[in-house]
Amino acid sequence: MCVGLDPHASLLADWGLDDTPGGLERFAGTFVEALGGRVAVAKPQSAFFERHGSAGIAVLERAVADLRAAGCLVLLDVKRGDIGSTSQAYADAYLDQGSPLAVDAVTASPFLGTGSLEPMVATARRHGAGLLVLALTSNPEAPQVQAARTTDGASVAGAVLDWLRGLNGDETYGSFGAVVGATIGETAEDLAVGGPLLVPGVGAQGGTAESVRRTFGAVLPHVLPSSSREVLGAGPGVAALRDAADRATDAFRDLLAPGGAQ
Ligand SMILES: O=C(O)c1cc(=O)[nH]c(=O)n1[C@@H]1O[C@H](COP(=O)(O)O)[C@@H](O)[C@H]1O
Repeated sequence: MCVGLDPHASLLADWGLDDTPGGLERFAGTFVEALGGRVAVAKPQSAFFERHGSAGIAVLERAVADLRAAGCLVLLDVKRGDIGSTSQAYADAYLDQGSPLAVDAVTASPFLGTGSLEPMVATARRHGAGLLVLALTSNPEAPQVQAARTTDGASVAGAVLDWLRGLNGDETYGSFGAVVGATIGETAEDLAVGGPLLVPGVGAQGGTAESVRRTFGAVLPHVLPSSSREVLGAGPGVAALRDAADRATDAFRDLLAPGGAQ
């Protein structure tokens, strides 16, 4: 299970915290205490830290370091993507393990062309990091772009999935995964990319273990379900957060266990 660290202003208020860097720090600290080392992957959403300016980024830096020290893989949700030379700077910022904001993996946007992400791929390979690339996102507007056809007739999403398959080569669990929403319903796209499938949209956006089973079928062993508000809404108590994360994990345990796909 991946649990998102998404400190919405409304959640800060629900937890009795101010919408300030100080409130953010308390929120992140409670998340680390409750879930650090307890969930496989933690996914901080950068936007909720950026909205507090440099003080918010400092809180993010500390949370990332604390989560990694506690034994979680940290997937930073930044959805970056730009022309190649700028992609290299994003790679330096997040995937170079000497950077102050180094993480295990980031989300990346391929919509400037998959080739524009090559510097991020090369840096990830050099540092043993990973990329989770948007393919079929959970938002209702997504098909406008992702279902559009490329000049060779494939869908945009299909072209992204093909590119990822090529990057992973013969690996069963390669470092280059796709982001596919828990809410997309059935798809004709081939989701077997030889890497992880980050599946956000569980809980608050309506995705369930059953919807995930229907969408992913044979590739269920590659699914990493992700939930943010559904778990965070149980806070601020540490025990209640742990219970909520355990419940979310349990909902997927049978489905994703070896043989559970049948
Ligand atoms: O890349 C993502 O994580 C992502 C992709 C996507 O297709 N849909 C999606 O909701 N997300 C992120 O996943 C989180 C979902 O949060 P909840 O709806 O609260 O579980 C947010 O941080 C979104 O930015």
